[in-house]
Amino acid sequence: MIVNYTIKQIRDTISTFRKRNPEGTVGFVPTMGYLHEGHASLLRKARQECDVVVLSIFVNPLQFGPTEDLDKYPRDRERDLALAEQAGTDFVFMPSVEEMYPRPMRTQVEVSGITDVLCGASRPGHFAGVATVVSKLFNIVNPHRAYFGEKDAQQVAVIEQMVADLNLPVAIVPCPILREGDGLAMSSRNVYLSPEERGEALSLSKALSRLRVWRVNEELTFGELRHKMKDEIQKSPLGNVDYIEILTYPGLLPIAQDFTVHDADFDYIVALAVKYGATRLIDNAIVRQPLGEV
Ligand SMILES: Nc1ncnc2c1ncn2[C@@H]1O[C@H](COP(=O)(O)OP(=O)(O)OP(=O)(O)O)[C@@H](O)[C@H]1O
Ligand SMILES: CC(C)(CO)[C@@H](O)C(=O)[O-]
Ligand code: BAL
Repeated sequence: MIVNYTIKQIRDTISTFRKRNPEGTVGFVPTMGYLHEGHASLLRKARQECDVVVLSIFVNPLQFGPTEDLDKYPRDRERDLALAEQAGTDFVFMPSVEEMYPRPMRTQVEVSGITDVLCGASRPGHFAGVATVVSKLFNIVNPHRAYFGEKDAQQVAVIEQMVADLNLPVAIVPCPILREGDGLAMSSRNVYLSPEERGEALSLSKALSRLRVWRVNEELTFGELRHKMKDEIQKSPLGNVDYIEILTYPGLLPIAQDFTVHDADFDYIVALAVKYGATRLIDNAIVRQPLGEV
């Protein structure tokens, strides 16, 4: 595995690969590090589908709000490299902030509309920071395929929109959410949780798993479904709900509250963000038609 710290180095590494393998496909997994099995699942999928796998590890200041956890975001580069190698990574790009942003940025990529809701509403500027850094990373790595987790389902929708709008020559590959044995969605931020918070945080995945049962009720409306979600999550007293929303996916448009869930012939997302102390967790289920698989 080759580890590069500068844009020039990683460009040279990838261009050498391309010269030797003109038909070879480049798979790319962008991350902020502190890798877990969720990240490994993206790397393994890329390994199966591509000839070379590039991982980036960069905690991007542009996507953090002024009161968010940029400084204390967990970092463990040695462990990251070991996990990356095990998952079949070929090249790692690990730039410094100065390398990515040597001067004040006067350009940003903004996707409108779908960034006004969910995490975009709670974290103003977040998705402009994500779209901007992902554009830079795509320009540096020039991948054929890029892998993103559906735990950040709004991020997937934003990147897909950006790629389509700007005709970027990369295929976006959404990957399913990996969970701990008890259901908690894997996330680098789970390390912030106290044992009590960790226990209560299960309410997110529990509420989502009850969806299958609730949806069988032919009378249930989207408004009622949202209330059921809320009741389930509020059973955990330590949790502070940021949002519980049900929207079309990937368009992220509102659905009439009195519309019957059983009659939905469109894909939709049940998206949750709940704070436990200072730790904000997200989770979701995407219901795809016609089978309505969660
Ligand atoms: N549990 C998971 N299952 C599948 N993909 C995941 C999971 N967690 C993160 N990813 C994906 O890994 C990529 C990098 O995410 P990131 O480095 O922010 O990790 P994270 O665990 O989501 O961290 P955070 O705690 O910041 O949310 C993203 O595409 C993200 O959706
Ligand atoms: C895509 C990403 C690496 C951009 O910084 C980040 O938002 C993440 O880890 O999901
Ligand atoms: N996984 C999304 C990155 C963030 O929370 O900033």
